[in-house]
Amino acid sequence: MYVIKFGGSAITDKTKPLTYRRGRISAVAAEIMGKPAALIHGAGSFAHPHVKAFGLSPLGISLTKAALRRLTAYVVEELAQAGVFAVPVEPSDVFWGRALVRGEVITHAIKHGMYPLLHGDIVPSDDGYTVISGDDIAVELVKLLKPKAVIFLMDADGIYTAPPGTPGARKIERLIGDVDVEGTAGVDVTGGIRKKIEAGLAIARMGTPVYYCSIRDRESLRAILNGGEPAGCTVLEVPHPSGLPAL
Ligand SMILES: Nc1ncnc2c1ncn2[C@@H]1O[C@H](COP(=O)(O)OP(=O)(O)OP(=O)(O)O)[C@@H](O)[C@H]1O
Ligand SMILES: C=C(C)CCOP(=O)(O)O
Repeated sequence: MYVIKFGGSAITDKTKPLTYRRGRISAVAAEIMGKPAALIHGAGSFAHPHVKAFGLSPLGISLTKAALRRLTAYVVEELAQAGVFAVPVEPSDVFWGRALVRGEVITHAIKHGMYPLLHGDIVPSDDGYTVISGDDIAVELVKLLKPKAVIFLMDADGIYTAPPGTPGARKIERLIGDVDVEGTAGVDVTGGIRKKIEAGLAIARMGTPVYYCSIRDRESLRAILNGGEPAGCTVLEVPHPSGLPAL
């Protein structure tokens, strides 16, 4: 079992609202076909700009969720055309705040040979409604499914010391514990790369390997899904209390 997130930076252009990058998912779907996995897609330019503009007002919630449904439909259709049959699970139906409260909807889909597909969303909570990132959803899926690994597919091919492309930015091949970096691919209301590192740390502390890869790096995805080590990704390790790496 694997948990794979198609990041919003990978499947949308986060600098332009409502811009789906068709073809990104179909280029890697063959690697996923036949492997048990729970899938997540990021919200990208189908929700971050909406939340930024309208907040969690009734209008904002309605418009954001409508746009997310459109993105989910694109993802499900693209996966199906490539032979990966996903069943959308709307997080607002199975989460209360950060907590997954109806995990059986997800395990049911897996038992029936389908790929549950969740996404960053606006979900009910004690305070009314709250935004939950697909990165946080990955943490909850690890608790539920105890996967072999979690793979964050992004536009960038790993975690960099500064936004990729900026002078002096260097790719971190192995991330041991935390690192002080910030950044995003465009409009983002859930914390960008910082949130992704924090979610990864929470996952790695549960003993599950975490990989940050480019969605264009099919070979690395294949290596991970076949139990090997990817050549092109950032691997996150959490230091063991003994001082030695845990992985
Ligand atoms: N230090 C950094 N290391 C790696 N990527 C960075 C860094 N700073 C900025 N980025 C950008 O952030 C993107 C990933 O973060 P982002 O928050 O957009 O994640 P995502 O999961 O792809 O999107 P979403 O949150 O919409 O699902 C990368 O693809 C890259 O363009
Ligand atoms: C902006 C909303 C509603 C969800 C964000 O989810 P993410 O793109 O996975 O961080």
